Amino acid sequence: MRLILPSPAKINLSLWVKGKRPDGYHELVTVMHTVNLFDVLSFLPSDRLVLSVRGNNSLPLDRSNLIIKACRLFKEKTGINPKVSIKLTKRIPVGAGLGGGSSNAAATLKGLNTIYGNPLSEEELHELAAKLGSDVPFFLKGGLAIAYGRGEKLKFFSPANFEILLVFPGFPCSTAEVYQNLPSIKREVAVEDAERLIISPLINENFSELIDNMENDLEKSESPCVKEVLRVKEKLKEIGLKPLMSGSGSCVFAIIKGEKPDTTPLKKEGWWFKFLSAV
Ligand SMILES: C[C@@](CO)(OP(=O)(O)O)[C@H](O)COP(=O)(O)OP(=O)(O)OC[C@H]1O[C@@H](n2ccc(N)nc2=O)[C@H](O)[C@@H]1O
Ligand SMILES: Nc1ncnc2c1ncn2[C@@H]1O[C@H](COP(=O)(O)OP(=O)(O)O)[C@@H](O)[C@H]1O
Repeated sequence: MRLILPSPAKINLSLWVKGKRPDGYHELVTVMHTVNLFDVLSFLPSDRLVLSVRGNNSLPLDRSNLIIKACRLFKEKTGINPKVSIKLTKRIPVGAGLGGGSSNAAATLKGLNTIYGNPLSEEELHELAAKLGSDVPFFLKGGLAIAYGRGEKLKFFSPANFEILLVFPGFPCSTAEVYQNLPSIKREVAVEDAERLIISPLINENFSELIDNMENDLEKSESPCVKEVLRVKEKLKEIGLKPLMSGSGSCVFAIIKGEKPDTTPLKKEGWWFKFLSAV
């Protein structure tokens, strides 16, 4: 029997860095929302584990692919050797701060658990997801959440309604490199602050207040990639938007209030862009 699962992208409505942890990760508070830009994973029974990808010919198909990593973790935990052919239709730009790989990993854990009769509890799925990456646990449920710790601790809220313009400038940013080039930042931000500054205006659709409160400390990274992303931000400001880098980049997005802006300057730059909705 074939199982087909959507694998959504996310944006970070804000990301604050509290400091560097002994384990080398950064302590952070961030607000994430999934948007209607999806990869699709299909699972078919097979005599062995096979991964194929459409829509992107540069993704690794070996154990460095987060889908394969998820399969290996599932096998280690359950003893079940996944005999499935997984077809990934890739639409989410890679290395774009949209969590595409993390989303695929979460969809794979959910897909395998469904196929093999739910051997793993929600807690066990979360435990495996947290090993695959800091924002993989969020994608087990998606929607709207405040993530904290290194990003694996979550407080979920009812999904909100808003539109964004998302711009991918055509180059990826490495999450590790962006963090490695981050100056020392010690923001005093707690989950409660994220609720007051972001969740509350979002739920009440006070978009002007929301936009004024949004910030992403990773924009302070000395990474050459982020310097390029800041140029993209300036171009969006020129068309009257108040943009923000998503996660570790390279995508930039802006909340759209009312009428859509003129996107001609973006076309002239040759950038990929889409008007999307929160899901
Ligand atoms: C499952 C893994 C790790 O065991 O595979 P392998 O090691 O087998 O390849 C994956 O790579 C999973 O690696 P991980 O590095 O945790 O992925 P992410 O959570 O996405 O973070 C990427 C990098 O960004 C930085 N990072 C990320 C989150 C955070 N709160 N602080 C950080 O400093 C770290 O340098 C981290 O290494
Ligand atoms: N299934 C996958 N989809 C996307 N990226 C993947 C996948 N498996 C491994 N990767 C690797 O994960 C890294 C980050 O991917 P992605 O999640 O798209 O970026 P970001 O973390 O910026 O949102 C890339 O180096 C990519 O090669």
